[in-house]
Amino acid sequence: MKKPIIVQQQGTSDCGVACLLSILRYFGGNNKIENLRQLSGTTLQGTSMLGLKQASEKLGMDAEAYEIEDVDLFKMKADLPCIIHLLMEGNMEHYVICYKIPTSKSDFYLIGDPAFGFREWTEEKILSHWKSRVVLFLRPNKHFVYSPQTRFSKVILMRNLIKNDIHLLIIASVMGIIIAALGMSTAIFTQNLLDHILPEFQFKKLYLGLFLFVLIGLAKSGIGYLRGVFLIRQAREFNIRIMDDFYGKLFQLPSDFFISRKTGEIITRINDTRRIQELISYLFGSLIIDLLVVFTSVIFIFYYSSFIGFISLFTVPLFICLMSIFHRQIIDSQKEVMSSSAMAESHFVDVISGIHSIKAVNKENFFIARGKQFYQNFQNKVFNLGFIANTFGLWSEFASNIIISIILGFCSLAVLNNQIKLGEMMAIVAIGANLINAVSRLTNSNIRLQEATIALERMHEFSSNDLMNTDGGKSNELISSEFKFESLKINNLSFRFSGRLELFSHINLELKNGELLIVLGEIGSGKSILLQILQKIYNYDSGSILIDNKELRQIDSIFWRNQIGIVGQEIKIFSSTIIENIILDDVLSEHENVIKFCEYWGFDMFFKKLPNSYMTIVGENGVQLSGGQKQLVGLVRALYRRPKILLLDEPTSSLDEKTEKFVFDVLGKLKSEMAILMVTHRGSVISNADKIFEFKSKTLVQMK
Ligand SMILES: Nc1ncnc2c1ncn2[C@@H]1O[C@H](COP(=O)(O)OP(=O)(O)OP(=O)(O)O)[C@@H](O)[C@H]1O
Repeated sequence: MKKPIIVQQQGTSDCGVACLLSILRYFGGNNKIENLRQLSGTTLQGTSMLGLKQASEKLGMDAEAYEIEDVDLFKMKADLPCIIHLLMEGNMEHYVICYKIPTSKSDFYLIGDPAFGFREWTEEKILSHWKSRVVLFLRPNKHFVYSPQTRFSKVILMRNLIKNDIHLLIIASVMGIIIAALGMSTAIFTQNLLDHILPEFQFKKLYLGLFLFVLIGLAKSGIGYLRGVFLIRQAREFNIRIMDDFYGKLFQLPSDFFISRKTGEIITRINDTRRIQELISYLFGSLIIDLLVVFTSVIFIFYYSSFIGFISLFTVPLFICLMSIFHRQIIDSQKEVMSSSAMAESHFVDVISGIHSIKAVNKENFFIARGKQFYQNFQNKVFNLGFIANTFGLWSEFASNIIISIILGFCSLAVLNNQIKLGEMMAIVAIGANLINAVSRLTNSNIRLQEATIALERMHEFSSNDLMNTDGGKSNELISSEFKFESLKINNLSFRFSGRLELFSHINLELKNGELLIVLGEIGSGKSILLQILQKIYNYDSGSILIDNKELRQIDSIFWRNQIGIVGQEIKIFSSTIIENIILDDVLSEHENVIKFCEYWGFDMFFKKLPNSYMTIVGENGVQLSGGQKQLVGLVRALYRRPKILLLDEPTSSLDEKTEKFVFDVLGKLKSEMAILMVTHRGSVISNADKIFEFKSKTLVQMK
């Protein structure tokens, strides 16, 4: 058997794709979590087995999904590794990889769990969770792409992240080393004081020693202060730089990244930058100092007594042993805290943004209770972690006390036997205590490293350029100034969300410049998705969309989005003025143009009524605007850009009849310079259309 691999999941909905990536790597391939999410149609709720199967097939693997009836037969015939679908506590769906099947009664299943790493499970344990008995067998076929893993890519990423700060970090580290070396001075001075200066009444040496001691103390404090300044400066510069980079990249991610992620998870990623910075400060700060303290302490203790030196060396394996006992529990518990905190955060964001709907039906109590559940769950996990950490702390304390007592005991015997002096004993005990503390901190650093590795892993995904702008578009054959839109043709277009059944198939339509085309259809028939495909939010499976005979896939996304105007079902209003909400910018020189535009087309009468006219600040999500006013802002936002193609999704659903008529009058006048594609339920508006299509049985039928 090759070496089993398990990739850690990055969020609660990633377990399926993390399993898939692990298997890809196991067979010698590679990919990225974000790509796999797209290929498998992973949503906020996770991935379906069908989605995993379809993604595996696209990646050059033969994928067979079964529902196992006879577990003994599965044990005999299973083609490993395979992905199995579990139901965990609280009916949470989860995917794991089965790498090994037990060969005897006392043997275990080897399970690769993307949430917790490798586990050995008994048959009873696995069957208690494997309720669906669904399994996915995967084997690479001739289309499988073998690609070596770039093992050092994270190191390279880390190097790139810190390369601008390296001088600050080196200075801080050197200062740390000096501080650690000077730290030994207290023990050495005490030893000399007790063994030589005081018994021999050497007043001169006493004054000189005290003077040097004060001087060293001052130097230590001064260097410590400067080192602190260097480290906080590095932290500020690093955080600003990494945040700039990260925030910029976040905006370049494809839209479906945001559709398939919980807000809490995205915010957690923003917080990851802080974790990485803390790791860097730790690596160049405490870690180097602790290593040096261990090294110099051992040398000093050996200098005084090699026997006690050997005893103190025993600290290292003892703490490693202790840590290895608690390590897994602490890491697991930490992950549970992180995931429950993300869940609670997502819940609060969700509930607060929907507070009006909750109040409207007096359901506050239900949501308060649910919020409490999430928060209690989070706090329970924090408690568990605290409990484990506390128990670990207790054992560490015991271990430290035992070692220091042993050192003290042997030192006392050595003093009684005249092998060492009293001052030397004091020095050994003081240095020994420092050594124990440093070893304890070093063994703990593993946990910190683990946490930062996950953060680095996530950032690594972000920093890969091939994710960026995967909304599509390669060459930009259409040049903006020359682009005179003539027609949009949809030929035999089919679409399905990965892991779902086909939403529509073989649809055809043609929209020409100067036309208003209306698409009707039942709820959920795919009208909005069709508009989103035209915006290049989703890629289509088969068929073609031709813009003046050029395939939409081949048209650069940024160029394309400059040509289209969109009014979605929900209009996002930002907490700013009406004008800024129209231009989505703060260019002052544009203000006059917007006002002129609104006056010319008659929108002026709606915005003039607001308390501060166009400069009215509309509050978060436009709370100070009515639904109809928000729709008008959305419409002006789209029209002001003078698009060549206007895509409207129920644009008049919140408007009264009079305003709706006004809007259609404006569209009627603007139509000569653009093409309009509108999806709607409202039969009242179809008289304005040049062409009408309707979704029927997953296809489009032309009605006019
Ligand atoms: N990101 C997604 N992942 C999976 N399925 C989705 C996703 N977004 C939408 N769907 C599904 O696609 C189908 C079509 O959705 P769409 O929004 O296009 O419907 P619609 O025709 O515009 O309906 P309505 O008239 O209610 O607006 C729905 O069944 C919906 O559940």
